[in-house]
Amino acid sequence: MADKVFTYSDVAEHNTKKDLFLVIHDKVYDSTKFIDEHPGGEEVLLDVGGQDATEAFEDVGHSDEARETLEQLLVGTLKRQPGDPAPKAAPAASASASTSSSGGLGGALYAVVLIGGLAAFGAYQYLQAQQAAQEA
Ligand code: HEM
Repeated sequence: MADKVFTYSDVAEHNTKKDLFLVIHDKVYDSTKFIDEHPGGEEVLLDVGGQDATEAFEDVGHSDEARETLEQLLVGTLKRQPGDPAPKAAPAASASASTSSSGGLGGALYAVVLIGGLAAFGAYQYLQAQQAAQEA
């Protein structure tokens, strides 16, 4: 059972509360029995029912225990076909893209704060100098 091969359209048919498949890292999980037990609620599972839930699952940072539960739900593997949605969260590409973009944003924010601080310091120095000149 666990080595059955599903296409994306096979999986897409299982998108209801009574029959719910999820794709995570190109493995197919029958989450129907688990839906009522999910600590994160049924809504989030239904949202990604019959679809690739890799990104949603990984974004939450599920525990090892959650991953073990997942193994018990395994029913097969996904066979991607031309035209299927691309794998979500392809580890190398998206991970490096997101780190570099957040790194870039962090760097820009840092620069703005630094330049703002320098400008404020410069203005303060200028005012002090002017005040000193007036007093003299
Ligand atoms: C069949 C796949 C899934 C399994 C077996 C699973 C299992 C679990 C488990 C055991 C927890 C408790 C915390 C932990 O151990 O990490 C949890 C929490 C959670 N899960 Fe999932 N999960 C699955 C899919 C998803 C998906 C697709 C989402 C989509 C967003 C999701 C969202 C959450 C959230 C938000 C929590 C946190 C709940 C809280 O702490 O209040 N889960 N899940």
